[in-house]
Amino acid sequence: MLRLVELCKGYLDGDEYHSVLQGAELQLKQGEQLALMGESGSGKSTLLNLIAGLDTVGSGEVWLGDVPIHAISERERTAIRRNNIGLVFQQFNLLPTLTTADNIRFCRQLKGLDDKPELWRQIISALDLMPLLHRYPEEMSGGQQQRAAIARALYMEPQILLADEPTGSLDERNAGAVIRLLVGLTKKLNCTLLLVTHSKQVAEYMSGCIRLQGGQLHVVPRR
Ligand SMILES: Nc1ncnc2c1ncn2[C@@H]1O[C@H](COP(=O)(O)OP(=O)(O)OP(=O)(O)O)[C@@H](O)[C@H]1O
Repeated sequence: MLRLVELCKGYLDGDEYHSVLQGAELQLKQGEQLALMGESGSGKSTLLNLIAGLDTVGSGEVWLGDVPIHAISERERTAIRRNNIGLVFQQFNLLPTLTTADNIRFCRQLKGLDDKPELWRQIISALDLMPLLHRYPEEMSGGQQQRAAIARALYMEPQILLADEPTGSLDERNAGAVIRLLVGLTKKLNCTLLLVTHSKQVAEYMSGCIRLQGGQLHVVPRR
């Protein structure tokens, strides 16, 4: 469902071109769960941004199902993102004027889907968000906002969920619980999961692991 072909991307730093992705290749099946690891600055966020269509490729191809993300207009990319891609990024991007409950409903409503009480209850209870539903983002800690952002992404039932260190603001106990929920619910929803993490422990929960190194993706073999 996700296919990257010879993906390249770089940035101009003054007069100098700095290459980040240099022919990254990947194939992910629907429902597969992959951890993406790599040193700081190796290009993990850059890669997620290209898959989400938030940035344009230097060269190469990004296919989401039969949609060529690399070749469509910004407007089409926005529509694809709204309907098919769940995002949990390092900036949680919760809307400051909405309560947690409304923030979590927001992406599902934007997609035009009705509420799904059973899924709602499952997500809210697993992420322990019940006591926070009436609060605004500024009234919540980083970890609480992160849990709300995860709930919002799951509740829209995306085809693929892209998560950039989704447990970065959580303590170990919460992080374990959140990862188990992410893995469990994405499996249940047959949603593909690509999750950036620096933690080997977190990566173990996924069905596979790849490392971004030297601008290319390498499969990390299981022990
Ligand atoms: N908009 C930009 N303009 C110029 N350089 C950029 C831009 N975005 C990213 N870079 C550079 O590209 C490289 C890869 O950055 P990226 O954020 O993708 O790395 P990362 O692997 O996600 O790092 P981290 O683990 O620290 O979050 C870095 O050297 C970064 O400085």
